[in-house]
Amino acid sequence: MKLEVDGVFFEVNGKTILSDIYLDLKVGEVVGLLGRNGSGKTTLFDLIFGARKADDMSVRIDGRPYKKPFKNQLLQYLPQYGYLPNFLTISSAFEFMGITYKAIEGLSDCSPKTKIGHLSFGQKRLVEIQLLLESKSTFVLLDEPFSGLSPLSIEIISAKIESEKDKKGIFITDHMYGEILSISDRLMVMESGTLKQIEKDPTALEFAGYLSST
Ligand SMILES: Nc1ncnc2c1ncn2[C@@H]1O[C@H](COP(=O)(O)OP(=O)(O)OP(=O)(O)O)[C@@H](O)[C@H]1O
Repeated sequence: MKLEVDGVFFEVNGKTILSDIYLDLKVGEVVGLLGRNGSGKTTLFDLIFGARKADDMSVRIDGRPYKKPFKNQLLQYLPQYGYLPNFLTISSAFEFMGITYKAIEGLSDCSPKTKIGHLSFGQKRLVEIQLLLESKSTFVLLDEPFSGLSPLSIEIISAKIESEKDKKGIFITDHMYGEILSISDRLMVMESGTLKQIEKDPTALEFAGYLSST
């Protein structure tokens, strides 16, 4: 299956934030997105998911247009600031997502009855990411999944992405660019409000203005 996004146009108070964007994402691949602070990565994720409304945009899956692909369990989104309500327990969060409970990796000292609101930021993130990767959704958007995670938790999540990607298409952004380079099959950079595909190496990132040249 293939998700395609194009014709994106989004402005705020007369200032163009995103324009001329084309993205395709196939099941079986991880596409990494890098870009400077404020370049528009979160805005693009919000628009694709439907959390914010674009001035213009087309989202298609296998050529069929979708206004709200999350409604058909085709698309899930990890927003930067999380999505699980604090009153849920870990086990009821599985129910909330329509999946059978199983232990969360990296969360050894919590029971299924522990409330989401009683977890640390990183622990909550571990639950939220693993739930999305276990979900039936074909496409997953991950906004800064590694932010706030310890090195061991980053290893757990990277391994999980690797093991789930044959069933999903994953679009991921994070400023831990070393991780993004190693888990992505393709790399995009957001620059001047548009997306460009670039080579997966630091020189290309310097050239794109994301890394400073040494
Ligand atoms: N509602 C809004 N009002 C004003 N400006 C906005 C609004 N939403 C987004 N912007 C602007 O859009 C630009 C893109 O923001 P966005 O959060 O998408 O960037 P980002 O690439 O995700 O940044 P970061 O890496 O820091 O998370 C920023 O310049 C931001 O100020």
